[in-house]
Amino acid sequence: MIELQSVTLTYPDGAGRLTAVEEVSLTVRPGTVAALTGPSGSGKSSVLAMAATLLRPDSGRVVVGGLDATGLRPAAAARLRRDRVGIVFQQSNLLPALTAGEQLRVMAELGGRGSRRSRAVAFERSRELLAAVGLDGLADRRPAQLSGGQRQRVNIARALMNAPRVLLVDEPTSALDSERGAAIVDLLVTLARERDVATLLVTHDVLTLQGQLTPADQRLHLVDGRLTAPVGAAVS
Ligand SMILES: Nc1ncnc2c1ncn2[C@@H]1O[C@H](COP(=O)(O)OP(=O)(O)OP(=O)(O)O)[C@@H](O)[C@H]1O
Repeated sequence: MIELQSVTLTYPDGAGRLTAVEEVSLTVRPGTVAALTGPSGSGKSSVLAMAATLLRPDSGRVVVGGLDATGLRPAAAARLRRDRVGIVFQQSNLLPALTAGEQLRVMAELGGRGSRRSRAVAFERSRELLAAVGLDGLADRRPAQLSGGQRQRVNIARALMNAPRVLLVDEPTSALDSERGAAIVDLLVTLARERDVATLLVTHDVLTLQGQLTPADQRLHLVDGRLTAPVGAAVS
């Protein structure tokens, strides 16, 4: 579960401060998706960065999997991200030299040198995850040998490698056409449910969400840093 409790975030702006996010509260429960929409500059990425503990709010609290992350020192926040949070960025930031399978296995080794046994477990898990995102048989491809949609699927599988409680996704469909974008949103909703992950999904594309969220999921809308009721908020 991820909770933002009345978080406010400001950035330096000339002599003053610009309020990018103002008293936003949200809760995403395990196995559900909260889709966060809003116009450009409304504060979506800032909300995600606070949820990821990459930015600290000026006020309010960020609780990740029951742990208050608000005041953590950088090293502790990095550990929390490694163990509990999966992040999918807007641009696919895969390493060009690594195969799809290796991109995932690198994540398992971030915590230190793995034993032969743990490497075997990571290998199995990478294969299972690549299959779960629809890339069965493509584990040995490098990013240049994959389509944009396939690269985004590798990103999602990689973010799930350490079995996070929380998945944070920034504009996963921006580089894709609407059909491929809708397939990625479908995949995220399915993975959230099957793996019991609390998923916060930022998108400016309301259309790709239609018909894909379930009654357990939420639609949230930001305007000028504040949450407002989205048009047609009820998911049915
Ligand atoms: N590092 C920064 N320094 C100063 N102002 C910033 C910084 N990052 C974002 N802002 C401002 O904070 C506000 C919210 O930005 P944010 O990137 O969170 O919006 P967004 O909804 O994600 O936008 P987009 O859809 O265009 O990515 C904007 O007014 C933006 O100009």
